[in-house]
Amino acid sequence: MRLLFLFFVIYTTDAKLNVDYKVVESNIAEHVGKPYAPDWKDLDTRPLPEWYDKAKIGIFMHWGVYSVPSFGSEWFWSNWKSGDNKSIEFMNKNYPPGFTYQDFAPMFTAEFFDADAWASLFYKAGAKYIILTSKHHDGYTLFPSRRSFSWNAMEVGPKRDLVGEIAQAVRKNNLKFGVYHSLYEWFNPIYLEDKKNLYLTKNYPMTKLWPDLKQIVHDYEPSVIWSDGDWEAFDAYWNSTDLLAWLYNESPVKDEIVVNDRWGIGIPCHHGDFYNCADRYNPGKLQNHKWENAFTLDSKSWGYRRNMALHEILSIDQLLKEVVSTVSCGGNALINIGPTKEGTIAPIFQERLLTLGRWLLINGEAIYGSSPWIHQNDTYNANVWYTCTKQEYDAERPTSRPKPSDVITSVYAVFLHWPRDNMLKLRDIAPYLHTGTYKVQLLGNEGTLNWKISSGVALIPLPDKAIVESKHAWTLKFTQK
Ligand SMILES: C[C@@H]1O[C@@H](Oc2ccc([N+](=O)[O-])cc2)[C@@H](O)[C@H](O)[C@@H]1O
Repeated sequence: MRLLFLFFVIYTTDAKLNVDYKVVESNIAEHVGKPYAPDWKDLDTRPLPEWYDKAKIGIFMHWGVYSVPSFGSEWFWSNWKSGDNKSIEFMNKNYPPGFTYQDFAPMFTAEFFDADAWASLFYKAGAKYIILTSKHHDGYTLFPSRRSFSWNAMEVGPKRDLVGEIAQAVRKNNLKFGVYHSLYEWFNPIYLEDKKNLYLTKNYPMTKLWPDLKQIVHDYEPSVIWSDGDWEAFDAYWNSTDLLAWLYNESPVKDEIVVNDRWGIGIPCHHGDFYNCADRYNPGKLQNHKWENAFTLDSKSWGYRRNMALHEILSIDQLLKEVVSTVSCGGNALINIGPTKEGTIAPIFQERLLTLGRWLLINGEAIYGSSPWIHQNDTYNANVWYTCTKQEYDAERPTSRPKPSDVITSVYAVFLHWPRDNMLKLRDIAPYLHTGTYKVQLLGNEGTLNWKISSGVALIPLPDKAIVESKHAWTLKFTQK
């Protein structure tokens, strides 16, 4: 009761910055003790586990046998077999006749792989969750699948349980661990037979897919299942809703688990805890469902490419722009790197990630745990993206989810270009500043900044750039005095 009263007082005195758009109230209460039915209508009512929305930044890793040829992309095997000229030429030039994709597996040695060193890099990068390819479309598993004989990392290649080692190291650093998992396998004969039967038989999902995924869930208890490779068949073939109902109702990760939207034809962008929609999806507008922008630092490939060129790698400015615009519109940023077959992470990727991490040390309060504000991209200055923070809801009452009508404590404007005349011009914050009760701060620097309004645009003189702590992008914080 006292809390309610406090809420009321703050709400009435601090309502000016409040968002007022409609959301679907979560019906967590309704589902207490009642299992989810295996249909999308019911599965869609599950509230998003809160850790995921707060995390904002994840790191994605594409690692596997394709890291050996390390040519073209992680689609190398399929490209080669479907007649891609560059791949064929590459094989003819560099490998003896008769050399198969499987012959690459023993060369996936991972001799320099140190899970703790990777996890410490991810921690320093400011990521809060890590997604690893437990199995890509080639079917090779990075864990000892009991159904993938001599086509898993324990038996051929590293001779190690890569999923297990990374899961453990990541958790030691207090980061969440999740797995990417491809539903289909290009060349799995059991899958291909179902496909030939127009998916009227389900031998592959019954004998391979779900037993494998359940093994993963039991052995590693992932916080995310990032499903992929769904597009050749409907969810009715994959049995996606049964698996999800099991995950949500009974699995050892039922409270924590978060899944994406790639569960069959027509499902992406419509169902799932969060939506990936297309890869590198970044709509630039506020979305009404939690979403994630998955993108790669190497703009040409998710897996490692030995011949990548510097200009093909996202610059720090491009990286920050993706992160900031994504979070401003309610998304999470999932940043992909491809480790090498030796188990190293290319220094250029390390440099980008560590620069991001240093940026987040100063500007992180505008990102982690933030919410979208009323405005996203400033209508006067397109290099500016807004976020806000809201008063914490009552954690003692799990049904009191944060709502858009909650009290806003601060608004943040992240700007990606330093104005040449040291004068930042913003339109969308101006009506709020106008009331005269706002304090404006530049994150990383002491003191407050002045401002004035001219023709509806806020003019904020910035300090001399030489004394500014942040680099590459900067954040103004607006709080009521
Ligand atoms: C993360 C990526 O996911 C898939 O690629 C896709 C899947 C879906 C779309 N899509 O919906 O636009 C685009 C690329 C994979 O084929 C690819 O190798 C990588 O793992």
